[in-house]
Amino acid sequence: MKNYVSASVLSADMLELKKEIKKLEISGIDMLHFDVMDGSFVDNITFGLPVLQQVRKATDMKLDVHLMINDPLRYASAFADYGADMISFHIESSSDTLATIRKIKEKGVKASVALKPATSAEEVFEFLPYLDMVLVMTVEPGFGGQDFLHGTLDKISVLRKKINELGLDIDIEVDGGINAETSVLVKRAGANVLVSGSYLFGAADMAAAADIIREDLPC
Ligand SMILES: O=C(CO)[C@H](O)[C@H](O)COP(=O)(O)O
Ligand SMILES: [Fe+2]
Repeated sequence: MKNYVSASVLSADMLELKKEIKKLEISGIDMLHFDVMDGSFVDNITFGLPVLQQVRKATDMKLDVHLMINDPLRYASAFADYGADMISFHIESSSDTLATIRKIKEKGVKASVALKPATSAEEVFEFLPYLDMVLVMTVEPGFGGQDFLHGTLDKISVLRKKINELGLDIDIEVDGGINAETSVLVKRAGANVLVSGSYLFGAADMAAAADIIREDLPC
């Protein structure tokens, strides 16, 4: 499977967001990861629909929206209308997971279910035939710059095995604490979409840092 890097703008300079987006483009980043937090599902508040609308106008990059909010069914269509190319929502806060997936897909947007570190892979099995991607959180959602949780690696392997058994073509995205070292571990376990915030934005050479985490594993 092809690997992709999705840059989390949570680590960007918000007052220079347009310049930061240009830097992502020039650095050959595959997707822009947009973390929406509501101060209720997680203990942090970030940005929402009006900012997404501006970002949509500023770039043709794929916009990878990660909803860390309560009641995703209520807001999923709006995030699709405001320019998301793919939307991940948390199974832990979803009242009707299949209905939320359908709302996203009927807008022509890719649908993904996100799992907190304590949520097992099995929770998402019944939804796999309807999904384009599964997002495995490799830190507790809420903040950038946290340390990778190694206990999430088994979950990635279990999910990739199940996806292969079912003969499906589903990306596994990982989010939190991804860097040169942890990217090797998650790719080995079966992930192929790697979100990175602090590592990419903290790198002296963003393009080189992205190449490192995107790189295929030696056979
Ligand atoms: O969803 C998130 C936090 O809830 C962020 O996408 C994630 O933390 C990325 O930041 P970093 O690479 O610095 O860990
Ligand atoms: Fe995220």
